[in-house]
Amino acid sequence: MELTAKDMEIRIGKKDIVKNVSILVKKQQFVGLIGPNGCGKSTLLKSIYKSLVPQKGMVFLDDLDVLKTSEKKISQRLGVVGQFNEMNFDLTVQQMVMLGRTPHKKMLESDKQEDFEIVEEALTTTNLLDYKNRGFLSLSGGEKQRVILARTIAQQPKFMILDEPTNHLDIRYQIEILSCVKGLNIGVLAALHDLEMAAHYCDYLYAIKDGEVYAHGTPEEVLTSDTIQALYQIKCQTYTNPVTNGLSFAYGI
Ligand SMILES: Nc1ncnc2c1ncn2[C@@H]1O[C@H](COP(=O)(O)OP(=O)(O)OP(=O)(O)O)[C@@H](O)[C@H]1O
Repeated sequence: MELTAKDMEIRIGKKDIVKNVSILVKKQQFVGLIGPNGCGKSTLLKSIYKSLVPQKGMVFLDDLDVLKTSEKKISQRLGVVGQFNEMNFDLTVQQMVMLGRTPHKKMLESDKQEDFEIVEEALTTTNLLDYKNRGFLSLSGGEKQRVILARTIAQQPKFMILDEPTNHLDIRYQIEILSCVKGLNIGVLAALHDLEMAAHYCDYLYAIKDGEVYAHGTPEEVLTSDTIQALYQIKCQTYTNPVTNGLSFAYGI
């Protein structure tokens, strides 16, 4: 699915948080949102996945007008991995991941064999099979993050939005999660802080500064020393990592 967010404007109180931002994610593209803390990435994502109503703007998933469509219909297509995933009641990991099947069920419909198979597969993909019967609340931050991803995978979305999905994760799981999301071969829009990960996994990037698109293009086009310096107010030199051959960065204040 293709995602188009056009002319998005979000004001909270008297502050303009997102100013006239347009984003396009083509079919099966992995698009990253980068930018400093507080620049408006989460706010923009929330307005795209309907957790926040924008003052202005349109959001389409292919021909579907997201802002005018019911939650249920949207969640049959769109999966979201948000930044904070705390909850107060304890479900097992399997029950949590089963919640991903809810948008595909009628009211009070029970779990079918197919649902259990899909959940099992999502647990396998996220390396969580051994945690199946553990209480969600007993898990570490990184394990919880993986459960939320498994729940989103079980939802079988055609498009995924992730807000800093690798928060809490050690390097191995950062790589595993991003590889796993990339391997789904669906359109993805993800806010990412790690620029090397963004360079490696993203097909296209939008750099946000003060609520506006400061630059957009391929990682090579966007992740230049000048842009990174302007975005984060730091010194930065880019280089090709001799081991990975990927884009790398040396930072300083
Ligand atoms: N409910 C709110 N009330 C007041 N200000 C808010 C609210 N939500 C967000 N903001 C402000 O909007 C700005 C953008 O926040 P947002 O969370 O979108 O940034 P971000 O780019 O995702 O940052 P981070 O990288 O730290 O997650 C911040 O200055 C934040 O304090």
